[in-house]
Formats: sequence, structure tokens, C-alpha cells
Amino acid sequence: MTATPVTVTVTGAAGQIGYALLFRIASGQMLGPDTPVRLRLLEIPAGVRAAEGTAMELDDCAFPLLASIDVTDDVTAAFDGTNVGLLVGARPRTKGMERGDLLAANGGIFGPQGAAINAGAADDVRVLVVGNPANTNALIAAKHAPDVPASRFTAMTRLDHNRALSQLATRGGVPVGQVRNVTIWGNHSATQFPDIAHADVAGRPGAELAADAAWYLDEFVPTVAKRGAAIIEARGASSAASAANAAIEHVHDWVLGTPEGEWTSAAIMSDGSHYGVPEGIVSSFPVTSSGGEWEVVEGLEVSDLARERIDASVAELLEERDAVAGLGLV
Ligand SMILES: NC(=O)c1ccc[n+]([C@@H]2O[C@H](COP(=O)([O-])OP(=O)(O)OC[C@H]3O[C@@H](n4cnc5c(N)ncnc54)[C@H](O)[C@@H]3O)[C@@H](O)[C@H]2O)c1
Ligand SMILES: O=C(O)C[C@H](O)C(=O)O
Repeated sequence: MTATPVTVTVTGAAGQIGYALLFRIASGQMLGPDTPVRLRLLEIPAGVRAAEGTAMELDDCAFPLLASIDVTDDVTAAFDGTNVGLLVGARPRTKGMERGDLLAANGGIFGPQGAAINAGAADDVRVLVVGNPANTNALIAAKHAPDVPASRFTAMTRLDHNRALSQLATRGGVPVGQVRNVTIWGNHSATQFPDIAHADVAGRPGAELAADAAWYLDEFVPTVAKRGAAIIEARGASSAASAANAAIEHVHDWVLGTPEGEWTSAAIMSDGSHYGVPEGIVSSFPVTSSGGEWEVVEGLEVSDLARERIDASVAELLEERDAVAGLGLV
């Protein structure tokens, strides 16, 4: 193995997503079987010991691609030379916490992390924000990194995308591997719009299934959009392995490209030129990737129904942006 190692920083490394994510990165599932990785695990001081334990286990796997592991609570050290940043650690909403408090607490995390990325990350740095509220946390990080192209900051809607593929496969009675081209629009929240109008369900147009409006709007859309809450209700903890899987797939496709004829969903910085989504929010679109750049899939017809749903989710993102702007975070 002669390739130069890629430096991957994972924040919230001692958390449940971190535990499901790190072993897959180190085994090559994220960046491919020929790319060695240097792992940097960032935690708050109270999480450092547990992250060190995870690092011991990573050592014990003897992964040939794992070049080194560093554990730190120093945000500057964590992002020094980083090529890929997975921002997972976030402040969860706790009882009695107002929305403004949640945004402010996360601003205190993602602002400094964005600044550290700006100061020290590699020129090709690519960032995926997983920690909620993911879209607005990505916006905060991007705004604190003025020297890094805004297109390098993304938020995760791949889990919602995968949830939509799975629900659609069940409805169509086909293997999930034969379903493609669903789209998640908007925010990673209950306002997101999982759109199947252009999907291919083992050769059957998704629009045919969407024509059953009672199923589509009253079952499919809420099942996908509220799946995170359903997992919390069932498991007593939020999704972890599926979230880690989606993060792996997001970065894999970003760096190595999406398959021919297929798109995925990712929340990217809107430049105002696609599907009527205003500039300056991190919103989910149908995207392909080649050469390490996301590109929005153009020319999809947007029905009146889709327009209304996209606008509603975008309105929520604009509200979140205004709230963090009011707090001086962007
Ligand atoms: N976008 C998505 O699809 C999606 C899906 C699932 C979960 N999430 C979100 O991902 C986040 C992490 O989930 P989890 O289950 O791993 O949570 P968790 O509570 O198990 O772990 C979070 C970890 O982050 C650490 N942390 C907190 N602040 C930090 C900071 N400033 N720097 C470094 N580390 C810090 C904590 O110590 C903790 O170990 C949550 O915000 C969750 O809501 C997003
Ligand atoms: O952590 C959450 O609130 C839910 C999570 O974002 C998910 O979609 O599973």
C-alpha cells in the first residue's frame, strides 16, 4: 500500500454513531480499499476516556488501512490537515430547552469547529454534518470558514433517502436494490419532502405508486419524515448504525462518485439557482457526484404538490437561519 493516508476527523467519537462509524471507516468502507486513513477523534473532555477505549479496539482490529489514531479534546488539533470532517457530536435537546437555546448551544460547537476547519484543514477538506439540527449546524460551520468553498459543507439527508428507498421497495414488493432515484427535499426534519415522482421501482415509475394519494401522503411521507422519532420511541435511543451507514455512503459517493444513471440526496449550500430554493441555506436536493463535487440533478418536473411541500421545508430552514442570525451565529 503506497497511497498517502487521508486524514478523517470524527467529532462525537465516543457517542453511539461514532462507535458504529469508526470501524467502517478504518476498514475502508468509506474511502475504498486502497486508501489508508489517519483517524482523529474529537470529544469533549468527559468523552475522551471512552474515545480512547474505542481507539484501543480499533487497534485491536489490526485494520491494514488504519495508519494512525489520535484522540483529542482540542478542536484546533482535531482539524489540523483534515481532508474529511464528520461532525457528529452535537448538543441534544433536553427537557425544557427552548429552540433558541438549542440553536445557541450548537452554535457554540459548530462555530468554533468551522473556524478550526478554516484555519487548519487541508485545501480539499469535505465536511459532512450529522449532528442535529444538521442543516443549520452545517450553515453555522460554513459561515465560520470563509476561506473554504461553501460547497464543501454538507448535511446528511442520506438516511432519509435510504429510508424512502426501503419503504418504497416494500410498497412495490421489490428488492430495495431495484429502487432508485427518490429525492429528499429540504430539511432533515419532519418537514422534509420525500419525493417519489421520478423514482424507478424495478422498472415501474414511482409516479404510478404516488398516484395513490392516500398511501403516498398519509403513510409514506410521514413514515419517512418521522422515522427518526419512531426509532427513538422503539429503541429508546436515536438511530445509530443506520445513521453511520448513511454517513459512510454520503462521503463514499461524494469522493468516489455516484453510480451511472442514479442520484442520491444530500443537503448542500443552495446558490439560489435550483428549484426555487433561495441562496444561503443548506437544503437537500437530488444530487450526483463526480470528480468530488456534488451537482444538483436538473430538469425534474416539480408538481404543485411537491412545490408546496418543498416551500414548507425551505421556510423552516429560513426560519432556522434567521434564528441563528439573530443570535449572531451566522
Ligand atoms: N442527520 C441525521 O440523519 C441524523 C441521524 C441520527 C442522529 N443524528 C444526530 O447525530 C448526533 C449524534 O448522535 P449520537 O446518537 O451519536 O449521540 P450521542 O449522544 O451518543 O453522542 C454524541 C457525542 O458527541 C459528543 N460531543 C458533544 N459535544 C461535542 C463537541 N463539542 N465536540 C466533540 N464531541 C462532542 C458527546 O460527548 C457524545 O459522546 C445527534 O445530534 C443526533 O440527533 C443525525
Ligand atoms: O436524533 C434524532 O432526533 C433523529 C435522527 O435525526 C434520525 O433521523 O434518526
